[in-house]
Amino acid sequence: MDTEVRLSTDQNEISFPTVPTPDEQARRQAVARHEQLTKPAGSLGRLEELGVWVAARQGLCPPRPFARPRVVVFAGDHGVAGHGVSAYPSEVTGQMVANFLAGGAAVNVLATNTGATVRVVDMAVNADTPPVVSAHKVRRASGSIDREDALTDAEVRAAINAGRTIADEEIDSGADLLIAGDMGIGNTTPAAVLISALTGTEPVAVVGRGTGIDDNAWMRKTAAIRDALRRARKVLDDPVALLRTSSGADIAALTGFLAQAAVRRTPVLLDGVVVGAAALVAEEIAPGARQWWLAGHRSAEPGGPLVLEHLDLTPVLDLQMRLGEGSGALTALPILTAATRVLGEMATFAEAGVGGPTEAEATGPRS
Ligand SMILES: O=C(O)c1ccc[n+]([C@@H]2O[C@H](COP(=O)([O-])O)[C@@H](O)[C@H]2O)c1
Ligand SMILES: Cc1cc2nc[nH]c2cc1C
Repeated sequence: MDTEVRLSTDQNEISFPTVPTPDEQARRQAVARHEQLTKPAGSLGRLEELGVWVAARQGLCPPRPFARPRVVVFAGDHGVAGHGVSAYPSEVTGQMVANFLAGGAAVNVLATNTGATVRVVDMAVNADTPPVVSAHKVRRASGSIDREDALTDAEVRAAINAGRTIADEEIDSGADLLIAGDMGIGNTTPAAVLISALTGTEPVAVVGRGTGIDDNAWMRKTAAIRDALRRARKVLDDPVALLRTSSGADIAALTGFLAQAAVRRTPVLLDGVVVGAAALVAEEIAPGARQWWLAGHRSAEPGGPLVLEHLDLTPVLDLQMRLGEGSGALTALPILTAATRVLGEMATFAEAGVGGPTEAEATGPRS
């Protein structure tokens, strides 16, 4: 039975069906299987937990290595970037989209490294992009959130629904692990606003250096976040309105993508602070969606840890990365694959003829 969570009172409601829970039986079987594998109980540490996590999401024990991990990079420009909050000009967003398509960016290299493939989606790049990426574009650059809404009502709905459609397309094409990435000069400003608003954290504790801003830009960014927060706080109890006023088409699409992946029982590796901000809103729109997400890493941007704490997620890696594009998630993917293969392919004590634990060890540490 699907109980829909309805949002907004407007006519064209955005609503997601109830998020299913991961498979408890597969989780238990995976925990039990780990006890049978030829290693001291618990000796593979977090790797064991990760294997169990995959088994419960696949509903399968032993779990199978991901056959079609798919990265989707949501790109968009932000009006606020015109107010000195980034170390780079907005033109770089469109230029990086071309770089993604040419295969020269970090996301391309890291995806090749792990057997993942990359899709790029232009939601609001302030430049013309090829049809292969622009089919879902809702506008050129989202509004400057310190002084105006990021999007109109129709645009925010179109963006959320685009993210949702893209998740459906990828899952229907066989993706068994989704990786969310972002590209957009200025996008750590709306990310900070969403994180500040939804975690109740003061702007100064959320604002970070983004692409590497200096102290003057940091002060401008903090002021912009503070101004935007005044507008955001008025719609705090309406996630769609929050996205409309305080995000951008790229972040709104990410939100729909993350929520729909959970609805479709498809695991997601989260990336850094921008994907994390969208995840906060997605959890509001589709409660329980976070059960389908694994945090690939802890972003060096201060908002990163705030997101993880709020969603109760433990990152796989902490490499002080702050690139975006899905790079942190992709760096974590080989570890998730290793965890999956260990659980699936190691011999049991019985199969290998290796003696199991003594009675005392079997019952001691955990009882
Ligand atoms: O994902 C992260 O944790 C992250 C942290 C800092 C910067 N970024 C990337 O840098 C861009 C935004 O930085 P900024 O300074 O222009 O707001 C955007 O393209 C993001 O993907 C990403
Ligand atoms: C070059 C460049 C690449 C990026 N990738 C994600 N954000 C980025 C920001 C810049 C500036």
